[in-house]
Amino acid sequence: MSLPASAATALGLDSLSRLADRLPVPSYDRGRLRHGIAHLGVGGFHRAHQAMYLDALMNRGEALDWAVTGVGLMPGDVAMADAMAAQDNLYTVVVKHPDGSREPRVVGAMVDYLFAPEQGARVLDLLADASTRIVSLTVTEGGYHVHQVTGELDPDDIGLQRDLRAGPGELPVTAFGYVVEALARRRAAGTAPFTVMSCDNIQGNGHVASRMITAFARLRDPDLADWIAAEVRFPSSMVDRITPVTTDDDREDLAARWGVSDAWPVVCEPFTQWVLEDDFGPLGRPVLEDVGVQVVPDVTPYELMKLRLLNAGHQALAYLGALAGYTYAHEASADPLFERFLLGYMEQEASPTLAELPGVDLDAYRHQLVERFANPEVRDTLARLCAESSDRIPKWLLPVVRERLAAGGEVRHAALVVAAWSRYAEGVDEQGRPIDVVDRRREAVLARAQAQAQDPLAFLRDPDLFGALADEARFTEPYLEARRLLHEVGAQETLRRWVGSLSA
Ligand SMILES: NC(=O)c1ccc[n+]([C@@H]2O[C@H](COP(=O)([O-])OP(=O)(O)OC[C@H]3O[C@@H](n4cnc5c(N)ncnc54)[C@H](O)[C@@H]3O)[C@@H](O)[C@H]2O)c1
Ligand SMILES: O=P(O)(O)OC[C@@H](O)[C@@H](O)[C@H](O)[C@H](O)CO
Repeated sequence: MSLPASAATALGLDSLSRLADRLPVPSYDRGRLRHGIAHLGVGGFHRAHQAMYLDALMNRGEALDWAVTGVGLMPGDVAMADAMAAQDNLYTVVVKHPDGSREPRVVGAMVDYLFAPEQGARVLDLLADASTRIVSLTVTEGGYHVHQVTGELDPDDIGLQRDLRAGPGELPVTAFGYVVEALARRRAAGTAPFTVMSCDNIQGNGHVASRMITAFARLRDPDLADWIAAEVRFPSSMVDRITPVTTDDDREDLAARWGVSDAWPVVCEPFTQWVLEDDFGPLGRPVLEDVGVQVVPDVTPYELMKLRLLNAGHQALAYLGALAGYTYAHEASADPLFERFLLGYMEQEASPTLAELPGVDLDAYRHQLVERFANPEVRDTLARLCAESSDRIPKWLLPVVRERLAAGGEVRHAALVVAAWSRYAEGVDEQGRPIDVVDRRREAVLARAQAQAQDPLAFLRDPDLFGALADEARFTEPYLEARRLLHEVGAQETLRRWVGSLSA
């Protein structure tokens, strides 16, 4: 079937039975769903991952009282609010297989969506209500307000300062502001606390959420902080599914192939994994293991494996790939030079820092990652992977560098990755075209990248990002060599020489 987009059926409760002839739709009665989870930061990933697992449970007749209410905190989330309101919070997930086949499915696990900048009072009422048993988060790395150097709560964070100064009746602006105010109300009312479940790509995401939220609460009220520390559970999790930004092509493809008009479908790769720490509060959790979630006592080794291989691996592709003129992750991954470099980083530098995991074949995992990155259908952009590097490189790649240096190991791959970031941050590509550097520390990053013309180590001399790495000759030597080559011969040739010298 191929339809013009205008002939497609608008997604919504009224059209579900008609759409059922074309693609799987929820088999459960959505009228029976009951709110149980408030999710803050409903982007592509939550909808392709956590909500998809819950939908799978609901399709088995389970977890009907664990439906999600989405919450958008940022002004830009108004677009998601509008899209979800127009289609009864239903949306389509399209799994894209590397052979070009696609598996669409309508997901119905979200029952409501609240846009906090306009509906903040309702958000607080909901979070404070006993029906909210889990508050889950995908608010990006930046949403945890961690100071890059101290690793503690950033006391100068503007949003947090604003929430601390909020007068009676004023609504919070940050996720932490909402969570802590809601917990304060629950404590005052004698309502058991919800569990806070972080699903962001942060090492020890539950522990980080716990430390930061408790520290923020302490600035407000030390007794409340003590209560949170004692009563609230913060399970950590390793979450994995490559979910690119939805494009108009994705919307049109859905309309043309399946006749579904969806304002905001989500597309993703077939692979999905969720390893979750079994550390929930008195209000319980859905039986996620029934749909393939690995519920374990300690997720640390799984998280390290994923963040240091997959996410740092993405960084190894991103800047070099963008400088070499590629647009998509799969284009760079399909280039044999990039593949060798990626595998080299994973095998020689990241993997020696990882613990053995029973039942996990690291070599197979690495090769599977290369295959996943090379899926040509997913069309994940290098621009998505190049964004917010200040949050990503220090959290995923630099821990590998530090551990390798401490163990007397080589860090030449990682040095080239950081050199490529510093070259990318100069803001002009190899053809002289401007690069749009997306980073919440953009001004500082650009300034240091440009200062390298005078001081070749200027980029590394940002202690907030790199600590004392500029004083570590075993890192700076390959870094400077990589920078010189990137300028003299460009990314592709640098990579060719690097890969050659590494295997020589
Ligand atoms: N996309 C993926 O492949 C993927 C895979 C695994 C994990 N994740 C995790 O999920 C996060 C979100 O990814 P996504 O693809 O859904 O992104 P997205 O851009 O589609 O959505 C991000 C959501 O987070 C909100 N947000 C951003 N900064 C915030 C802040 N400071 N406070 C509160 N809300 C904030 C946005 O408003 C939006 O609702 C990632 O940062 C990562 O930690 C993503
Ligand atoms: O989403 P971020 O910013 O944490 O990281 C960018 C990508 O590396 C990431 O989204 C991966 O695609 C994802 O972690 C795969 O599970």
